[in-house]
Amino acid sequence: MERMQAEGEGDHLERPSPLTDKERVMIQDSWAKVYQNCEDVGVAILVRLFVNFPSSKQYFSQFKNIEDPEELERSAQLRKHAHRVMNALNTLVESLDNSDKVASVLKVVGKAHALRHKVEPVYFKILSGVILEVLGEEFSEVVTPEVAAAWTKLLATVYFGITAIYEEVGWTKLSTSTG
Ligand code: HEM
Repeated sequence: MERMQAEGEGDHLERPSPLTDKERVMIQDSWAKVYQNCEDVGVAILVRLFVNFPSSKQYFSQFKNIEDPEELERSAQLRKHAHRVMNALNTLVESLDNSDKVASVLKVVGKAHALRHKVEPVYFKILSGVILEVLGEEFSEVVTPEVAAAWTKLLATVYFGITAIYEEVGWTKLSTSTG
């Protein structure tokens, strides 16, 4: 079975330090390149998530039993979710200097996934890792180690914000913190 907790240990949910101005600029500059290929990149990220972590498909009625990557890639439900993820990321990147806006996006996304879709929060962490991996591979000329570090920080902030919302709405199965 797939391993979901790459680090092995439970989560230590510390709020990452705020992004510096330099980190914000690095994220926004690199995102501009990524977002030009929004659709392809979004689909590549989600296909990789579902191929490498098949249990993450359980929440998607239309492709939970599909294994073939090419068939996954054609799924309308997958493509729609890819679009939504990329759009939300775009809003976050555009709003890095507006913490209220960032908080409100995370609240909407966190609530929908906790209450409506009942997605285990660990999948947000797994998705963050996949995003970093795909950006690093497909945009290696812009995603230097320094840029990757800035993205790591942003995605950790997103994950922290999402788990805070999960706690706020009373999510009890914080599956990563057992043991
Ligand atoms: C940054 C991460 C993510 C963002 C921004 C995001 C965004 C969205 C948005 C905007 C929607 C539609 C809103 C709604 O239903 O109220 C949605 C639906 C959904 N999301 Fe996510 N999502 C993310 C991660 C995930 C993850 C990790 C999973 C599960 C592995 C997931 C599973 C779902 C499911 C099952 C739906 C409903 C799909 C449907 O009805 O066709 N999402 N997501």
